[in-house]
Amino acid sequence: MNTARTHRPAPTDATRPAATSGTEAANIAPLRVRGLTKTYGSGATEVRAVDAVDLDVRAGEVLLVMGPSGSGKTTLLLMLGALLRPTTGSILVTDRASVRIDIATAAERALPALRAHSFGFIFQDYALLDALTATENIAVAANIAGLTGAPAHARAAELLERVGLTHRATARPSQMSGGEQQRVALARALANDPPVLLADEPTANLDASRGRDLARLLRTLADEDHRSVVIVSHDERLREVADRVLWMEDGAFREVAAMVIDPVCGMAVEPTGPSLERLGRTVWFCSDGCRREYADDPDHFAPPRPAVVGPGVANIPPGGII
Ligand SMILES: Nc1ncnc2c1ncn2[C@@H]1O[C@H](COP(=O)(O)OP(=O)(O)OP(=O)(O)O)[C@@H](O)[C@H]1O
Repeated sequence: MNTARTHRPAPTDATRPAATSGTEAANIAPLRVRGLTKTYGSGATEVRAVDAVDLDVRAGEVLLVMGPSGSGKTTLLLMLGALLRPTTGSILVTDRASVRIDIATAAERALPALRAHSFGFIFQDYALLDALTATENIAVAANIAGLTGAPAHARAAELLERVGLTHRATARPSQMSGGEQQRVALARALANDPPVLLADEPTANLDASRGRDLARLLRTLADEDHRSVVIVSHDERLREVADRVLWMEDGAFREVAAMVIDPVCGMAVEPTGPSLERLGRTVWFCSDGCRREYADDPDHFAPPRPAVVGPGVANIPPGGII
């Protein structure tokens, strides 16, 4: 059971306001989260999935949230997108007109419009409608955002071109590869021109090169449109495109300065679990499975390293962030 924990990380740069640049509007964090908590169940079955999280998401940044299974990542993402009510805390959303609203306390009837205008969602299973073509899938999302008829189809065509799929406009999802489907899903998520894109394991079903393509596309959308992209994932490839990587564990962001990388699966782990000695050093693993895999063929893996920032990751403040 996941319950309230004693560990309380020091405030990190996760909550530091966006750097000053450009117009005042550009300085307003599109998402500002304070004291966000979600508790499922009650009494003996209570699970505190997200525990007093503070977070500012900056305009134009790609923020990657990683962490072990069950650490609260999806719960956090669902709350950020107004798909799940928090137990306590606030989620201030600033739209493109600089109007700010707390979705944690907004009236239920206000939430559909908020979702339709402020967020684009991408899921690992694409969630496309197979009865519809690629164009129609995107046009439907445009309809929900208030665009109908020819303008909705024009928007769909423009977005398909953006994700490099003009030639698949009339294909149905079942006629497309996983990578193509995910790009259609991304185009659909952009139909309402949202300031914030929320992605839950967007590359989980994609092979290495398609996963990398999608990651680069997400980076481009942040750079060119000044859109914020929040990704929850286990996928190490996404680090390459992230401005910040936050580590979530037991519902809270953790300090990871003392953590090390499991050389088999690439996860950041505390140096307290399974380990073995190699060449005079202790190598740590997330599980006995990874330890066994390493022990069978240690030369196959990179040498052990601390959980520091990887190449290509910029603007990483010290502490709490890997
Ligand atoms: N609807 C629910 N009812 C009760 N408990 C839930 C519910 N959804 C999630 N939980 C619990 O909340 C905790 C966080 O779950 P969550 O799915 O947010 O984690 P996660 O980090 O996204 O996991 P994964 O990486 O496996 O997707 C887990 O202990 C999970 O069992």
